Formats: sequence, structure tokens, C-alpha cells
Amino acid sequence: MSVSILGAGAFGTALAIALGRGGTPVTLWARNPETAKAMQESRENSARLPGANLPETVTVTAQFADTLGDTILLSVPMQTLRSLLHDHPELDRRTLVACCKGIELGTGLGPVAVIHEAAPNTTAAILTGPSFAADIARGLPTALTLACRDHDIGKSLQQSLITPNIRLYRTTDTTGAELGGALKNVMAIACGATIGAGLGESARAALMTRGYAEMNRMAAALGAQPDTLSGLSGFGDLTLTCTSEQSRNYRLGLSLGRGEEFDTSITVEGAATARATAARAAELKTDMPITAVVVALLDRRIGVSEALDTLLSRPLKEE
Ligand SMILES: NC(=O)C1=CN([C@@H]2O[C@H](COP(=O)(O)OP(=O)(O)OC[C@H]3O[C@@H](n4cnc5c(N)ncnc54)[C@H](OP(=O)(O)O)[C@@H]3O)[C@@H](O)[C@H]2O)C=CC1
Ligand SMILES: O=C(CO)COP(=O)(O)O
Repeated sequence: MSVSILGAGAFGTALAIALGRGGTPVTLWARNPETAKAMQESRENSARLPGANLPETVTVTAQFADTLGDTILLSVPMQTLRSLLHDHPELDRRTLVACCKGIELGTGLGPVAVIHEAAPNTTAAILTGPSFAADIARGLPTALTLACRDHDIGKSLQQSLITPNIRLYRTTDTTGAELGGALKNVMAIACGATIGAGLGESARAALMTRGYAEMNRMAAALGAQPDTLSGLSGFGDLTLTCTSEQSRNYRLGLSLGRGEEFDTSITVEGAATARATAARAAELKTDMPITAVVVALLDRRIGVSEALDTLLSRPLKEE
């Protein structure tokens, strides 16, 4: 069994290291030939995941034709997933596992739905849940969710993708799994902004809890199974991302709260996802006040204190 990983960013590289360390032959595809050559020679991704060595079982290449292994993981940012599939029609008719977390701007779709649209003869799955690339690469223990609507293919992927430090739980609810991974990033921006502005940990706990309720409302509106969001892909990842400075989404929030600039070259999925989700929520007439406030913060239409005031001044209701 071989695995190909398309996208040699922090997460793709970390997954390659974990799988390769477990003895699986891995081909890691970087779109930039110079990046691929440097990684293949130095056995490190110095730009995105410095300090983690690639095992001998991992080959890095920019030749797309070399990357069509038994199992294909797509580890590119959400807003580039459709163009990757469009540029490589040979990915159709295969089993593809999305490793990205987000909602597509313009369509309001998550990764599995985008794969189904762009490569209609594909079996799509998603690997999601709480894990920082650096933790995976260091061999620290993690537990993730593998979601695939086809039960048998999901079972086989679960077997192929476990590693000594990645334990996988399985579900057929791809809608719930992809929503949890996408929306927790929006909540992490809100929580980072709250802490950055010095509004305190009590406010963060309130935001996480009400954010979780908001995530569940959207999940219900889109037909997800009611308990999926209480698992690793929802509650688990929300907890990790809203409380750790390792999270880029949380760090963007911190910068907003402190009134500092943030490096726009860093992948922060929650920004586009907040906008895409706010638009989808309006269509579905689903109340998502924290998401709306995050969009207003990102657009610099309001500051953090005003954002919290907006949330606290909403009509009183039952929990
Ligand atoms: N980092 C983490 O801890 C985790 C990340 N994820 C998710 O993984 C996904 C990827 O994030 P991450 O790896 O961290 O991001 P990075 O910013 O580290 O890397 C993104 C990678 O995607 C590549 N890329 C961008 N656009 C394209 C494209 N059109 N075609 C091919 N490759 C492309 C980039 O290539 P180039 O270098 O040439 O620009 C780069 O290698 C995100 O959805 C994220 O939420 C999930 C769990 C943990
Ligand atoms: O998804 C992640 C942890 O599960 C990584 O979070 P960030 O993209 O915010 O760094």
C-alpha cells in the first residue's frame, strides 16, 4: 500500500513523516520544483515545518505523474482545492482524502462536497480533528476523525492511514466532520481576539460555548448527524484551536485584539471560511452571530470591545 500526499505544506509534510515512519511508502508532491528538490535533498521542509526530518520512506517530487498512489491525500488550503482538482483531471475516479479545513467562498461548500463537484466519479473522504502539524511530526499522540460516506472504503482508509502516533476514529457523516473542522477556525479567531484585547478567559469560555452552539445550528441546518460535532472533528478541534497559540487562526485573532498587523502569507483558513459561512447562514436563515462578528472584525468595521458588546446585547434567550 502506498500513499500520495498532494501539497507539501506543514500538514502534508507532517502526515508524510508520520506515515513514512510507520513504514508506509509515501510520495509527497510539492507544486514548486525547487521546493521539491530542496526537501528531497535536505530531508526537511525548512519553510513550513522546520526541524522535522523526513524518513527514507518519503519521496518528495514535483512530478505529478509520480503521485497517483493507492491512497491520495489532498493537503492544500481549502480555497485552492477546486483548482487543484480542475488542473489534474486524472484525479477523478480515485479515492481522495481531503485534509483541509474550510468552506469555499462563492459556493459555501466544504472539501468533500467540492471534491464531488469537481471530480464527480471520485470517492471522497476527509481526515480532520485536533492535531498540530508540529505535534504529529514530533511523534506526539493524536486522535483524528476519518469520515467517508462509503462505510467499507472508510474502514479500509482507517486501516491504511493509522500510524504509531495517529489514532483514527471513523464516521460516515462527512457533512458534520467537515463543518466541525471549518467552523472551529472561525471561533478560534474570535477567541484569539478576545484574549488579545485583554477581555479575559471567562469571555473566551463563553465564546467557545456559544460558538459550539452556533456550529451545531449550522450542522443541523445542513443535515449533519446530531452527535458528530461532539466528537474530535468538532468539540475536540474547537478546544485545541481556541486555546493554543500554536494555532494560526487563534494567532490572527490575537493580532486583531491587540491591533497588530498579521503576516498575510500565513495560511489562516478561518478568514475566508467566516465570510463563506456568513453568506451560507443568511441563505439558510440560520443565526450565526459570532461568525458575523468575526467577519465585521476582519473587515475592520468594528473593534473587539464593540464585537463583544454586540454579542452581549442580543435579546435575552434560553440557553
Ligand atoms: N498545519 C496544521 O497544523 C494543520 C493544518 N491543517 C489543514 O491543512 C491544510 C493545509 O494547511 P498547511 O499545510 O498547514 O498550510 P501551509 O501554509 O503550511 O502549506 C500550504 C501548502 O499548500 C500548497 N498549495 C497552495 N496552493 C496550492 C495549489 N493550488 N496547488 C498545489 N499546492 C498548493 C503550498 O505550496 P507553496 O509552498 O508552493 O505555496 C503549501 O505547500 C489547511 O486546510 C489546514 O487547515 C489541518 C490540521 C493541522
Ligand atoms: O487545524 C489545526 C489544529 O487541529 C491547525 O490550526 P491552525 O490552522 O489554526 O493552525
